[in-house]
Amino acid sequence: MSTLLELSTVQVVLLALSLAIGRFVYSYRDYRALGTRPRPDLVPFPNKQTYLLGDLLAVWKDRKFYLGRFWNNQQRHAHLLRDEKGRADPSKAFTVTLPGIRMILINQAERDAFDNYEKGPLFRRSMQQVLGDGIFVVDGHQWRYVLVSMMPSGGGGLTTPRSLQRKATSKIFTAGNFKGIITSSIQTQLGKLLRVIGGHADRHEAFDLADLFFRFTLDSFTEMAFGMSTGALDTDEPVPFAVAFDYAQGVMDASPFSPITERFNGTKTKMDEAVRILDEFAYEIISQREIEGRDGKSGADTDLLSLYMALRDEGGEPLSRSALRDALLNLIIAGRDTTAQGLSWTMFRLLREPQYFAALREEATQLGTNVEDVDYDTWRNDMPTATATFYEGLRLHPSVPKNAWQAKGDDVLPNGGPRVEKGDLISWNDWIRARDPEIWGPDATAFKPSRFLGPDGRLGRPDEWTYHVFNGGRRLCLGMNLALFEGSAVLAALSSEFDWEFEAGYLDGTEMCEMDNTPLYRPSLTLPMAAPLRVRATRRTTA
Ligand code: HEM
Repeated sequence: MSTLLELSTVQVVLLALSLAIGRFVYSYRDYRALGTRPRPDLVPFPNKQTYLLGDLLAVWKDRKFYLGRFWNNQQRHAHLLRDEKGRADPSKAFTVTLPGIRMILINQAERDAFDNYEKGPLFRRSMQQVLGDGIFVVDGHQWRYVLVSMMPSGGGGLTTPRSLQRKATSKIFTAGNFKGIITSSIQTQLGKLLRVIGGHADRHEAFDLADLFFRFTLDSFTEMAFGMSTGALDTDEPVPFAVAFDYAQGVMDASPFSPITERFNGTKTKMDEAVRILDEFAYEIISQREIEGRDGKSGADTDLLSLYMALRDEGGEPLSRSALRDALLNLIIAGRDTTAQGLSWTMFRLLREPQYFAALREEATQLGTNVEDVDYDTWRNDMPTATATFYEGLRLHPSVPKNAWQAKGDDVLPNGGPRVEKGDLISWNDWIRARDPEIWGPDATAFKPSRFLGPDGRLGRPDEWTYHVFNGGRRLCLGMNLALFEGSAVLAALSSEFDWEFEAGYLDGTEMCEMDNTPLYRPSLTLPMAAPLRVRATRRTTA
């Protein structure tokens, strides 16, 4: 005591500071990232953690292989999640920390626990510049409002979000719209796609099928949304709208790093420019439509924009220009890449196992209609093989391979855990779940469309939590049927019109995912192939 009294003020301050630093340093001895709380009940993901940075550097280093490596690590270290008798312990889960963020990796999405989870401020912050207040980004009341506003009836009489979403799905993507706007856009653009591929076939030249699929879905979605395609299929040149979209998506996916990196690498300027191009495209069409509307020229129900423009809120007001822009860009971003990528992966699988083309061709010949003219009813009733094939491509290569939602409050996930604290992100990975034999059986990693067909050849799909490619529950994908219709129509048409092979040297020259022997994906919110899908098509002489 007397020694302490003899210390000068400076010495006391220094001592206090050293103790505080010591305490701080000691408190992060578990190598979690700065700004996260200790969680000894969770198992650090078998990564190399860095002091105060947690998993940041490891995640950055592995970003090219994030799906495969996660899968491999999870498999190799699954014993860490079991109890001493070797039984799975549901209260345990792997966890990853990045500065300010704790992620808990779960094997099952938000079933039964939806109300406590939302996209959250983190997701919103990184997406809002592009997606505005669109349905993809917002939560709670705003999400319900967006859903209600998407419903021509205004959602009257509906009380629970579950029923709102069902109702919204059935209103925006009505059978009437499927038979009108949606079918005609898909048929027009499918006809163009077949002509472009036919041109390559006639010139005996190889081409990038993945790029063509991006152009095709961009044109079909912009035509559906705005009544005007970007003309991407009419040229081999990059389309500014598509380039801007791709760029924005890449930046949004890297969002945990962007606050740091954008200061140094010019990302912010490029992102601002990308958003400017997207805005310009949307607002020009909206302005044009407003003028036409005033002149009495705009016909209702000719595209999704006209449907949105006809909506009125409770006060009788139409959607604002920015709400219109957000609604349509959200639909395009939700539907364009997801569908195109699903088609690329499915075609890759078919090209590698061409025996599956036979059943697709047989089904197409039974349709009794030109494959370009497949309509919604034909798809629903007569195309189980094409649909099962698309299901299977999407199962193994889900277009939204990983996802994360933020906890609004403390929680314990269903069936005994793990425990979640307010602000934690729960993160699941459908790419990994597709390869899990406990979910899909011993042949989980095999491409096998027949797993979705019953003995009578009828289509059957497990519940939305097992087949989770389109999410589930209240935030089930709104465009699921649209995507399945479009994808199945394309697979049927491409199979029946052409014979397919990889360009010579493609398989040997393409970097493959080390765990899966399929082409490497590019880090993104969705699942683009990292390299072009180089193929050759030959016109089929027999149907
Ligand atoms: C193969 C194609 C598709 C796949 C795999 C897919 C998958 C998904 C997934 C996983 C979600 C949940 C995303 C999240 O939690 O953030 C979602 C949401 C959504 N999807 Fe799709 N999607 C596809 C195509 C489409 C299409 C064609 C459209 C419409 C044009 C569409 C519209 C939406 C919308 C509006 C949401 C947000 C729903 C909400 O938050 O309430 N999707 N989709």
